[in-house]
Amino acid sequence: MNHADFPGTVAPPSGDDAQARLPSQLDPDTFRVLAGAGVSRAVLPGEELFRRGEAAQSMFLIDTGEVRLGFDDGLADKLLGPGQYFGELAVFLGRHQRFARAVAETPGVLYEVTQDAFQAVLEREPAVAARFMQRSFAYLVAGEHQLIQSLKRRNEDLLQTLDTLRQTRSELTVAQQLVRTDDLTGLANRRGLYRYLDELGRQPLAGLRLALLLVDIDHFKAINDRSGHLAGDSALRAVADEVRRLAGPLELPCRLGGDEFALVLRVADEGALANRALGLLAAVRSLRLPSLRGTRFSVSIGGAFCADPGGWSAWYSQADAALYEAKRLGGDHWRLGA
Ligand SMILES: Nc1nc2c(ncn2[C@@H]2O[C@H](COP(=O)(O)OP(=O)(O)OP(=O)(O)O)[C@@H](O)[C@H]2O)c(=O)[nH]1
Repeated sequence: MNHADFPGTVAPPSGDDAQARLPSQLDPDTFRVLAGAGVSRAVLPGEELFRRGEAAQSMFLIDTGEVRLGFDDGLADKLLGPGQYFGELAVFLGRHQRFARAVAETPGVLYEVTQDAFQAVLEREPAVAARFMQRSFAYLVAGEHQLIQSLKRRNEDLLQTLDTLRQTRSELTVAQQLVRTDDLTGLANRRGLYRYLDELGRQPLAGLRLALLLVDIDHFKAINDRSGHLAGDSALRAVADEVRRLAGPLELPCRLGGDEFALVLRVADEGALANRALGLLAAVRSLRLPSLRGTRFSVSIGGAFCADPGGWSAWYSQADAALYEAKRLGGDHWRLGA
């Protein structure tokens, strides 16, 4: 928008703004000369002087009363009073489209000055016309500058809001991850597991079978009692690392709680499942942790194939029964549930 057409129609000038330093009324001399070139017109409240988009042909000086300029593009209305003028681009540029709607707010008297009439002033009183043009152009520059500043500010505000939104979104993602992750090991926790199980149906199995391994550290209480809770934690982390290593891209390693881990796998058959379980038993068996002064420890594993209609609790109890069997054999064993 071009605000020169409506002096002072941008947001109220602030600080040392050039527009703010200009008096909002014309000096009496300029007013008298310009009014003398115009046609006097009495207006009533609500009377429309021009509307937005209309071809402009003249400018207006306000002798008495008030005129409201309304903009549709988010700018506040502007109320102009005696001694002020508006629509002057019409006399500088000739025909152009009005940028605002002008409506009389109160009864009053205006002077309407056409481009021809202004040309006559220019010839008759060049000093007055030049002063008026200078003032109007100063408004133009200051107004546009102010508009650019306020758009810049609005842009910055928008960028800041966007930034905050982005940050909130990433904080939310982090929070969601934290909620689904076990603090000690970084594996998924039960919530993460349930989320994974919810999404399982959407992932094709590509001819593989879904299976569950439940992994439990043997005599873990004794490890805690013998070497301390921190050493127990390091054993949990070491087993978690092995469980994580065993998991493929679409498989879920998780810690269910205490010293119990679960691994949802995709395998071709029973032989493949046995290989994975035996691999994990061997990996844990070969761990030597400084915090346990190099003493060995082991895990037991119960496995189950996840029958389609079963669901988590059915798979779990089948694998848990097999785990119980493996423990009964003295630990460091794996058993597949029937
Ligand atoms: N260090 C440590 N210990 C934990 C944590 N969570 C649970 N525990 C301990 O883990 C132990 C689990 O022991 P149990 O499940 O009873 O059995 P266990 O000693 O492993 O015996 P079996 O499973 O029969 O071989 C308990 O003593 C718990 O206090 C943890 O985050 N860190």
